[in-house]
Amino acid sequence: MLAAEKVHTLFTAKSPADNFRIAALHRYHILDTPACEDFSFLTELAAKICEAPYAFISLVDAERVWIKSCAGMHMGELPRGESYCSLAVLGDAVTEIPDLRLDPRTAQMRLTVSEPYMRMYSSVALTSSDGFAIGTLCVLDTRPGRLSDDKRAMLAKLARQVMALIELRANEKTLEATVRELEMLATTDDLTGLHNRRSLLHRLKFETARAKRFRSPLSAVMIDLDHFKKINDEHGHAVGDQVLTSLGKLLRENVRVIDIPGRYGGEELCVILPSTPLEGACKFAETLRAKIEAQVHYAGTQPVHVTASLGVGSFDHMEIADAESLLRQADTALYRAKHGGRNRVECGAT
Ligand SMILES: Nc1nc2c(ncn2[C@@H]2O[C@H](COP(=O)(O)OP(=O)(O)OP(=O)(O)O)[C@@H](O)[C@H]2O)c(=O)[nH]1
Repeated sequence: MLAAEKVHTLFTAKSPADNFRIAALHRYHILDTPACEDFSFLTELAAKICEAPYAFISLVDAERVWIKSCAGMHMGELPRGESYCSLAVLGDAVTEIPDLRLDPRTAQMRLTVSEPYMRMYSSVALTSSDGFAIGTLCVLDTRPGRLSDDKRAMLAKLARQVMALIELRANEKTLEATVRELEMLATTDDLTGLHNRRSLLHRLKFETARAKRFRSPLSAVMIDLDHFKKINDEHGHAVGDQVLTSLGKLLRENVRVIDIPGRYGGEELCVILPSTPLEGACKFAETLRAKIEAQVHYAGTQPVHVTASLGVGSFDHMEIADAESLLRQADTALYRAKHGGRNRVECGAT
């Protein structure tokens, strides 16, 4: 017996089983995705093999039936109560309604009583890996009738291909998200949320090559906290870590999107400033120094003040050298700042 010949009441209220089914559908993240040739191909193939003028891949959501792909007509979505597929996901894997006018559940539906006056509906459920019917591959005709056993068997095979494609797309999405997450973990310093040393040096190489190619200036600011050992010794390593975390936040909030803030090592941070000449980089460094000095940290309720010494290295487009010498220049300037009394900015090679 075909599913349509059993009595299924039309969807009216949300049942717990239907909620599980909807949750399974949502796990595929396929709703409202753009049109895709692979799905269109399978839909057109279904129409051709079944010799039906219309075919749909439809996904039955909570309130609507969203059409992933259609052949023979254009349709975006239908209210759930107006869709034959709403019935199909409640029934057996295969649903066939030979004359939609004669079935009380479909006789008054929009597509039955108005253009294109559908008469025959035959579908195979798209079943998720955990056994829920998330939608259908269906064919429709304006003439009443039934599919032959051969055609119905082919429709079932195509439905399995559609489901395999849905699974594949979902797996690709998961994989992309995992790769993004891994990239983030591999390039980010845990404590400060800044680029880690490896990522910073990698980006510096890239920015140096770009500065040479486009003859644009490039600067780097080295930042070293003053007497940081004392903070660790007096207040404990956890407070020291907290200071570094707040400093990371301060840096992230005070650089432009194209700047690259990173943790060079220990309590030494670095910001690469693309397209920035020495003068601009020194102004930036001075602003940063003042903000670091103004930031208050706490060891319990006790306020802790921290200062930093900063060294600026820079190339202009006339004398672009390599990444290492830019950092060396910034490091030499930082050394001068430390020896000049700390909590200060020193700029350039001399
Ligand atoms: N809490 C914490 N401390 C760190 C971390 N990395 C480096 N340090 C500490 O930073 C301190 C750096 O000490 P020093 O190199 O003597 O420099 P300083 O005390 O800042 O003195 P000056 O740089 O000369 O002003 C050491 O005590 C390191 O243990 C970290 O991730 N967390």
